Amino acid sequence: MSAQIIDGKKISDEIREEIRRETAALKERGVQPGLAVVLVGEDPASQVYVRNKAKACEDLGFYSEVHRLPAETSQSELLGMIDRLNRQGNINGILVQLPLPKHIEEKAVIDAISVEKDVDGFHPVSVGNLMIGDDSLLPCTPAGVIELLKRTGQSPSGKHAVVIGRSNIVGKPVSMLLLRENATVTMTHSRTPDLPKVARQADILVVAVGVAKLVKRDWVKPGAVVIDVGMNRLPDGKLCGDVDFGDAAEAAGWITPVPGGVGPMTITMLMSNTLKAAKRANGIDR
Ligand SMILES: Nc1nc2c(c(=O)[nH]1)N[C@@H](CN(C=O)c1ccc(C(=O)N[C@@H](CCC(=O)O)C(=O)O)cc1)CN2
Repeated sequence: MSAQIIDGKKISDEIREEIRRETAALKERGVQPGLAVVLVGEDPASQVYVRNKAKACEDLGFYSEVHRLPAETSQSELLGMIDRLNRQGNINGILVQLPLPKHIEEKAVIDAISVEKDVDGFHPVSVGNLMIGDDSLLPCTPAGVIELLKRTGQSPSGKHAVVIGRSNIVGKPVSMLLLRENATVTMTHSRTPDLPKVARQADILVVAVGVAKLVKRDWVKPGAVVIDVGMNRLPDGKLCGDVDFGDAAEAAGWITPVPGGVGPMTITMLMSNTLKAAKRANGIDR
């Protein structure tokens, strides 16, 4: 293997230390960031993520509330809870853990969260702000990808970035963020002809398609930065990304592992957004 590994856990720990320090200073001014996390149902992976979010809040000195609702909760009950949290003064960020049970319309729930408290960056106004370059709360995983690049000294500016995948949660927003960082961006998807050939043109290759080990060594330009946003559970229970790590690392200059790459950044960027929302709510600039 020739590639250098981008250690998402280490970078995430560094950012958390910065947030911890800033939170302590904020508390001396009487401001404590507050996050509400809402979980509907008993999805085992979601339960772990929600627990980790509450732990991160405790560790950084945030106030937090976790609302665990039964799977049968109706959409109007959930919207009622969001309405209460929107009006709650000690809550700066509201996160509804996804996926939601099938009988609840995800869009209606996201739309109901007040934009100022939209720490997931999924609200249509936050998405619009991202498009026009306004300073809104950014979606956590895409923001984490940009932080990983910057903090490893791999600035996107002037580079050709190829994004594989066009989801609303990762592919589209990460493309906009790379563009904002002055990369030339190519967005690709399942109907792109000769995907390996397009991927091979990338200085920065971001993969978020949900297909285990799709990207092989011959998809990667020698020396390129490969960012794997995929998280796939194999039949043996192990996690793997959308990139065949061992193979692609033979060609890449830098590469993120799964686990331990982009994943740890998601919750850290959520904490960063909550801190930012708390400062804004209290008229404190970053
Ligand atoms: N409202 C939201 N729901 C969901 C989001 C989100 O950003 N907002 N993202 C995912 C789940 N998620 C956070 O909620 C999340 C996923 C993965 C990780 C992570 O740290 N992954 C580790 C591996 C963890 C493991 O071993 O299972 C890694 O990749 O190293 C954190 C958060 C869907 N829902």
